[in-house]
Amino acid sequence: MAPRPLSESEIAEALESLPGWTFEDDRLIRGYGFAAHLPAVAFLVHVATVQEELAHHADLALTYNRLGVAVHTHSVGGKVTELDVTLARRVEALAPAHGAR
Ligand SMILES: C[C@H](O)[C@H](O)[C@H]1CNC2=NC(N)=NC(=O)C2=N1
Repeated sequence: MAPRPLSESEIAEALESLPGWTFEDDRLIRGYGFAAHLPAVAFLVHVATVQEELAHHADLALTYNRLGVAVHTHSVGGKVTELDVTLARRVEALAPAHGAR
């Protein structure tokens, strides 16, 4: 079934269990910090494998020891859907093992 854009209240409810994530500019967004560059790169690669598994891809912005993650769904005109919430949850679940903060 095609995804549908979530309502503002559905997004707010999803964010209650996604600490550190915000809703900005029609995207779910979070920035992660790492002790150094390579841990940030390793996290990026791990996120990329999950994105391939889900066939859903965030915009990833790597800057030395920081990774910015921003996700929305292109196929519904760039709105937030359940696919974005699922990806955010999967990314969030990976973060502790990578020493992300
Ligand atoms: C065919 C393929 O599944 C689609 O192009 C996927 C790929 N990754 C995607 N990622 C995101 N964020 N939004 C999409 O609509 C999307 N579409």
